[in-house]
Amino acid sequence: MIEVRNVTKRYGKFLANDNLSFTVNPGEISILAGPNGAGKSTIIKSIAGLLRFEGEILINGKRNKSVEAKKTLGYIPEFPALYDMLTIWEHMEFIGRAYSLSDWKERAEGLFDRFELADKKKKLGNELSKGMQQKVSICCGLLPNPQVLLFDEPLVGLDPHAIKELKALLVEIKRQGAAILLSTHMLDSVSEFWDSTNIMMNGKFAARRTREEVAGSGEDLEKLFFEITESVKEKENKVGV
Ligand SMILES: Nc1ncnc2c1ncn2[C@@H]1O[C@H](COP(=O)(O)OP(=O)(O)OP(=O)(O)O)[C@@H](O)[C@H]1O
Repeated sequence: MIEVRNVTKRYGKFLANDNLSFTVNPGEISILAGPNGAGKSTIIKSIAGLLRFEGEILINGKRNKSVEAKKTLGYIPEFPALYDMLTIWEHMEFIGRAYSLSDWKERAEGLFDRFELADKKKKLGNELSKGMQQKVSICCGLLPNPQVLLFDEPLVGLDPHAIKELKALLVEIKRQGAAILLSTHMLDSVSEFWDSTNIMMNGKFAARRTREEVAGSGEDLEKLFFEITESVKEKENKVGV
């Protein structure tokens, strides 16, 4: 479970996240949508424990920067950052040992098969294409089977097979009870499995919908995105922001 309470993040004087509060429950896939620069990566990085912020973030009831929280948290960043001197199989071994996983080899083999990386085990990260690096980054995040998962734009750059596998994996992980927060611009790609969506604008939430609300009103996520973002922009133009 992710609990974000009154989180504000400034870069210098610039307000990137403005008093955000929200929860992602076990078994929920929550989407963060919003235009470029809205503040999606910033809140994800804050939850991952990579930024200083005002407010409080709890992971399964523990402060997000505590070791207990970090043990249950998986973070797949927007841009893959692999270790230059490790092969991609050594990345799996490193994480397996760091998390003291007894079954890391079987899990890593399974993930590599699903993401078509099995014949690349001996390659170094910088010998791989951007999409392949993204797949390794996803495998790194998923290997410890975390109860809380943060995905920053995970679908960008993946080929159709990898997108299909990742979507299937997300649903499997959700069914196992994980809380998943995923930022994306590809709203049609998440339409089958999202549970809640927050639309961000200028560091704030401009709208929040659950799947039930959207189904009941006949709204569609993409249409809603344009309605919300265009109306906020219109208001800003009127007041000359
Ligand atoms: N390290 C930083 N220093 C200063 N400003 C930053 C920094 N990182 C992000 N920002 C600013 O904070 C705002 C929010 O950025 P963020 O990366 O969170 O947006 P985003 O919604 O993830 O955008 P995108 O959809 O383009 O990935 C932007 O205006 C960005 O320029």
